[in-house]
Amino acid sequence: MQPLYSVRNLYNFVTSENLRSIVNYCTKVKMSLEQAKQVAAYRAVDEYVKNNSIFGVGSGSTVVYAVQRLSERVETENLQVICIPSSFQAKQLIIKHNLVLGELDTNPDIDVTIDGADEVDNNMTLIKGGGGCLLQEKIVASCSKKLIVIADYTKDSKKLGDHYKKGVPIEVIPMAYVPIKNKITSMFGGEIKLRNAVAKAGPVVTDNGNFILDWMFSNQDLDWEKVNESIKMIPGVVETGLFVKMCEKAYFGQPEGTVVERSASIIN
Ligand SMILES: O=C(CO)[C@H](O)[C@H](O)COP(=O)(O)O
Repeated sequence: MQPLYSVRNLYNFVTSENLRSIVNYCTKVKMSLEQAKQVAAYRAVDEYVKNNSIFGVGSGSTVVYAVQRLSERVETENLQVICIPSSFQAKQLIIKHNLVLGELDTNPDIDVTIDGADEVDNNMTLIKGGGGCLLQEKIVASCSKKLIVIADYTKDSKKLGDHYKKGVPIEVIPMAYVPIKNKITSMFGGEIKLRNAVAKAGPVVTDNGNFILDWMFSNQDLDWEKVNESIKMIPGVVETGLFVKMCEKAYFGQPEGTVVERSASIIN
């Protein structure tokens, strides 16, 4: 008997007609995600970036739209803004758009940072670090009067783990990754994977020369502030991707082009 999902059956199913609809569907979803990222980013930059200010530039694909919008505004409104990068990627974006590149040595007090997130829960706790830049992102955010998140609708969750299934990224010193892994799972359960590189054999090495562990937690009702503190106490842990009580506002772009806002003041 032929198995139901044999290659031949699959081949018969994927006619050129329904292949076209599958491709069209995927393109539409991708476009609506990109549009959602863009509207959120544009709204945040328009509302928060002011003339003569210091601006923290987050990392990831949504931030690309924020930098794009800032460069349009710098050109049309002649804004004077110094940009502080939160990663190698952010630095390259600032340079590419001919914006003024600053650093924390000379500008340690940032007016506002706009950054992406992998997930935002009801209490405005964030998971960040899907792109591996969590350490510098947290440093830049911690030097900012305001941290504003820009994201598409898929990042908006009631509880951490509702949508984002890759877990909490944790940046660690390479020699300590195994003991850290064991300590976290024995304290809080779940499963931990060393993040592997895609176009290189072996692990991802961060902008700071460290490794990343992705912790797939099994309990969604943990006290994230305490979890963050406990994990940070483990020798060899450099930083976690849990951003607790740091974010003032989140903008979630919607598939039809509108933006949903959530503020920390409403929740806390
Ligand atoms: O924390 C990050 C990188 O370390 C990013 O901000 C986060 O992964 C969201 O990225 P994107 O905007 O591409 O969805």
